[in-house]
This record gives sequence, C-alpha cells and structure tokens, in this order.
Amino acid sequence: MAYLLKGVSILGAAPTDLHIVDGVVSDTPEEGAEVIDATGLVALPGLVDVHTHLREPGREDAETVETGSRAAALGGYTAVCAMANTSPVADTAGVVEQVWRLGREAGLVDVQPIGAVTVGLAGKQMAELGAMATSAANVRIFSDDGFCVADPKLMRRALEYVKAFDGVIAQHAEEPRLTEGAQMHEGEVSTRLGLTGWPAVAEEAIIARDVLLAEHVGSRLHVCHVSTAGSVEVLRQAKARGVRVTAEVTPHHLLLTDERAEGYDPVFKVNPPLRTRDDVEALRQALRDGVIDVVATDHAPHAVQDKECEWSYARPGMLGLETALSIVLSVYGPQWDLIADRMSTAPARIAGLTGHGGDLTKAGTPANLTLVDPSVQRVVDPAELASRSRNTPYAGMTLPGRIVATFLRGEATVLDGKAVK
Ligand SMILES: NC(=O)N[C@@H](CC(=O)O)C(=O)O
Ligand SMILES: [Zn+2]
Repeated sequence: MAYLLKGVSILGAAPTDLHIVDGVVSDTPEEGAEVIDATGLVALPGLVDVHTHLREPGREDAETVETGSRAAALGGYTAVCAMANTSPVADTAGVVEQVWRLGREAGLVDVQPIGAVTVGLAGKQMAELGAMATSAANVRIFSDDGFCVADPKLMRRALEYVKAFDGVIAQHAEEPRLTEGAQMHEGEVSTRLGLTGWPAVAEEAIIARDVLLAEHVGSRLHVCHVSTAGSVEVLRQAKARGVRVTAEVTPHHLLLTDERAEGYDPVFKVNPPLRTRDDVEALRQALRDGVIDVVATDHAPHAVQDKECEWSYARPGMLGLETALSIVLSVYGPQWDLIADRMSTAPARIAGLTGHGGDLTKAGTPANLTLVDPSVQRVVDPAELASRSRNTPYAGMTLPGRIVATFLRGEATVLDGKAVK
C-alpha cells in the first residue's frame, strides 16, 4: 500500500506532500497511492514508549498485548517497550519471546520486551540477562520496575553484566526502607489526609547511588519515572560529569500534583506518587533542557476491582498511552521538534529501536509516523478508550490534539482516528 499525505506539515514546517512507498518515505510519487488530505495536520515520527505495562501474560483482564497495542497506535505510538512485571515475570528467554511474538501477531506497534533484572523481581538473584539478550526478543532494556533493585551489589553486577552488549538497566528508584506503607507523596497534603508519605529522598537517594555505580562501572543506567526536583539536580550533575545516564518523566508527573489525593480517589494513586507544584515545574524545565531525555507513559492498566476500592487497597498506576501526546501538548504547546525528540527519537535511541524516530524529510526513512490534528480539543471519555482498563486520571478533561492516523512501516494502523484492526 502506498500513501500520499497531501499538504502535511512535518514537525510544524510549511505544508508539503509526503509519499509513503514500500514502507519508507519516498521522494517519488507512486501511481495509485491512496491520497489522504492532511491539510492542517502535523506529521511526527511515530511515538516510542520506553515504559508500558501490557499485563500479558497473567492479567489479561486488565490489558493484553493486543489491546495495549491498539491503545498505543491510537495514541500515535509505533513502538512500546513492555515492562517485565507480568505473571509469570518476564525473567526468561521463554517469556520475553512470548511477549514479542504476541506483539508481532497483534501487528499494531512494535512490542519490544523488557527483561527482569532479578528472578521473579524478587531482588535476590540475577535473571538470565544474556539469554534474554540473545533470544528472538533481542532484549536490551532490563528492569524490575514496580520494584527497585535495592541491593547495591546486585545493581553493580547487573550494570557490569549488560555492559558487554550495551544493554541498559532501567531503575524504578525507590529505597524500600523509606517507603514502607507509603500511600502518597510525603508532605503537607499527606499530613492533612492522614496517609503515610513516600518521601522525595527515597527516590533521590537511589538515583544518587545508581549514577555513582553506573559511573564506576562505565555502564548505562536509565531512570524510570523521575518525579522530584531533587532527582533532577542529581541527574543534572551526573550528566555534566559524563555519566551514561538517561531518564524519563511521565505525562502525569508533568501535569498533576499531590493535591489530587484530596478526594481519596484511587485513580490518582501512582508510583512514584504525584508530587508538588515545585516538582512539576522542575520536571517541565528538565525535559526542556534535556536533563530528562524522554517522556514515557508508564501506562499501568488496572482492573476495576483493583482501582475502585479504598485508597490504601488500590493498586498504584494510571493509563497513559491514549492521552500522552495531548498532555504533552497541553504543557508545552506546539513545540514539535521538542516533542518529536522527547517522545520518539530519544526513546528510540535509548531502546535501540533503529527503525523508529527517524527523519521524515529524508527519503528512505522507515515510514513509522503519526498524523496529529492540533486544532481539535477532545474531552477524555474513559468509555471510549481502547485499553481494556478505565483508570485514566483525565476523565472529563478537555485536552488539545487528536491522532488522525498512524503508520507502522508504511501500513496504516490508525485511519480517521480509528484503529484499522
Ligand atoms: N507506576 C505504577 O504505579 N505502577 C506500575 C509499576 C511501576 O511502574 O512502578 C504497575 O505495574 O502498575
Ligand atoms: Zn515503576
């Protein structure tokens, strides 16, 4: 299938015609190409998410590789990295290959499995990282996300191990002894609500330790969902020294604060917790500066019974794939170069996904791209989401931007705002 995107604006530039032929961007029009009137639409390289929870195997009631892939495509994504905290845990070549194969079968986005760092995410014994790396799933990112690799010796060994094949350890930075029983950010609001707090230093202390370990080993560290101003300062200093560290921020940490806990609605319960206005400002600035490299959704679908219950029993986590671009647009406005880098090019580089995040003005670039209508305001209706779960914190909010079409290697996965399958 060939396409002609007529009058499209690539990253906000003057309107042009974009030809998609044989899965790549082409200079030459193809006879019989399907013409899409892209007047007023902006083309971005397909978004890449380095932190997605797809829940399969094990919690298919909350999400499957297929439903999560559909949510991703509708959100403008062409690749997602599937977190390892499934059941069974993705800590063997067999499980990562299963997830990878399910992604191929769904065929809506490239699903790149993340492997666990430790067996069963238990933090005791290193998983078979090498076997996962050399499996068909070609794993490059390893993470115990949901849990912190708290043992410094194990963290050091994991960093040493992945160095051989330029892998990266993605750390969920949370010193568990400082967050026992924690329900939300530790501060004024938690005191008022009578909920046990998750202090900022529990995150910052682990990031500080880990950048020193990564520096010592000369290996790659990636910090998941950075949430505090103090973490930003640690990262700023580490990067200035040349430590091989990258970091992500979620859309919700760029927008929402701990005051959302005031109604005790568990839809706002998440790890790390929503922080203060000052933290939000620091995160926004850090993403602009490049101290934080990427936006990652931490899409965390949860079944109704795990969310619609008393706050302290609810699981932490929020949906993200279908709203991420709108949230980022609402925070930054149409800064398309910034958005394309932080949501596509930089995450593709971190994940080693060479076919993604390319330059759409160059012939031969794989046609992984999404078309956005920035003029549309949408009201988020949880019932309309393609995710199998409903735990979006943005229900009823009016947000800018609508994904009109998404292409994976030149094949449409979304057309007219609807998934093609
Ligand atoms: N972010 C969350 O609150 N939850 C995630 C785990 C994680 O990313 O830490 C989940 O798997 O539900
Ligand atoms: Zn996490």
